Amino acid sequence: MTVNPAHTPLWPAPHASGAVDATVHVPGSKSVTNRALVLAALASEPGWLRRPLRSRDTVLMAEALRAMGVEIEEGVGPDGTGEFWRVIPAGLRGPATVDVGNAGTVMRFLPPVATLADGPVRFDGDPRSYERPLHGVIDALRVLGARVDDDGRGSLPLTVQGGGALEGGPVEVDASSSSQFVSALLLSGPRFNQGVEVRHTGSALPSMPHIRMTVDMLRAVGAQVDTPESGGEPNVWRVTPGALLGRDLTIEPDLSNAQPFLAAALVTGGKVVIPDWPSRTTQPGDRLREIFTEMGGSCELTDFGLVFTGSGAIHGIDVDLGEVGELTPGIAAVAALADSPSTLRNVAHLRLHETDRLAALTKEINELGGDVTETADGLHIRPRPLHGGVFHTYEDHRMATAGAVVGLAVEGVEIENVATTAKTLPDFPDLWTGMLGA
Ligand SMILES: O=C(O)C1=C[C@@H](OP(=O)(O)O)[C@@H](O)[C@H](O)C1
Ligand SMILES: C=C(OP(=O)(O)O)C(=O)O
Repeated sequence: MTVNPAHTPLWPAPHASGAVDATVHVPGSKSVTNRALVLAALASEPGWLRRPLRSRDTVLMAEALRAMGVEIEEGVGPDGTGEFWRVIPAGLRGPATVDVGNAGTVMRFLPPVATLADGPVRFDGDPRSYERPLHGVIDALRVLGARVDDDGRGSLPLTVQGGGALEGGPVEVDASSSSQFVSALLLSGPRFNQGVEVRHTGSALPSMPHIRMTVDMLRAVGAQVDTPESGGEPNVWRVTPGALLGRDLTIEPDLSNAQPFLAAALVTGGKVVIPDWPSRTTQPGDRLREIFTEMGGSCELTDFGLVFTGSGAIHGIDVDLGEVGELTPGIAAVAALADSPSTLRNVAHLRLHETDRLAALTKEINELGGDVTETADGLHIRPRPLHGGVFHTYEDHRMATAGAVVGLAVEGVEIENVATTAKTLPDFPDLWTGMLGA
């Protein structure tokens, strides 16, 4: 958790003068877009992504696939259909170089893809990417027949010596530090000679909705996947080898990126409408309907989207966020403004996200006068009157949006490096001021 002086311009977080009342069109889901790109690249025919997220993480994914020989055309569809990416798969090539930035989805989903390239693929990224866990993917690929050259630490930078194919088969992985280890192996699994059988062996597996998203999206392109939920063994996922279909997929809005806007309705006692909120989804952000209702709001899911209304009251919450860890910063921000304490549990793995999110949230809220303590697996937040000051973001998009939520209720909050929101939501400052009618 270091502050990069190159990224310290301060953005005065707008203070809400009254209840917000806005409709916010939230761009596409990062997690869906990056899975869709990988699956389209591995398919045996071209596919389309409509309304993809265009942000640092997804552009890095697209660039990496292009570096391995996949053609990705970008354009704008007929009225109302928005931008599209057309993905034309090709035999995967090496040598290639991939910049993962600090995108968990790129650093974990692509090494298995690179085993199918016909030469070496070098992976590197931001300094923080060297600290994020990757050993589960590296060790598993070696067991499945790949050659991966790293510095022995089980992390980036590394080179996958693509051999044009991978044997695949059964493998054990401790994915307790990131569900993305499991998703990564499953996504490329249909293209391995024997498919893949992933057995999670560690303590609790976080972010299960993201694994369900992987399974759903694999099935939607024709893969056969057996899961614990479909009658298989607990903690075992099996993907049968086979060709993948090209799809025409419209990407859902990113419900985790909808979080700060919903929080704005909660914090100001206002109303925010998010068009196109899906009626059925694997995105963890869907849990916000329940969590933010318990914290004082109410919501209605209509054919148009989600209508979320704050009551003026903000209540604390005691909640297990293990399945939906990426929602923690936004919930912590609201909890710091609540009328009673909160306990956020089962998110120890957030210490290895974009930054150590538990330490960062504790430090930044406390520096504004808050009373947050880190527990072994989460945060305990006792609301206190807050004051203005600089909210550091540690190159973490969700720290920046969390700081903006606090700033709605507390005058004089300045967000350091709000541009870091470009990881998943480049339009954030404009969407935010637009919501406030500025
Ligand atoms: O697969 C995905 O798209 C994601 C899985 C989760 O990762 P972890 O299981 O590492 O928390 C989540 O936090 C991340 O934002 C996106
Ligand atoms: C943890 C996150 O991202 P990543 O995909 O880089 O793991 C996140 O977006 O909150």
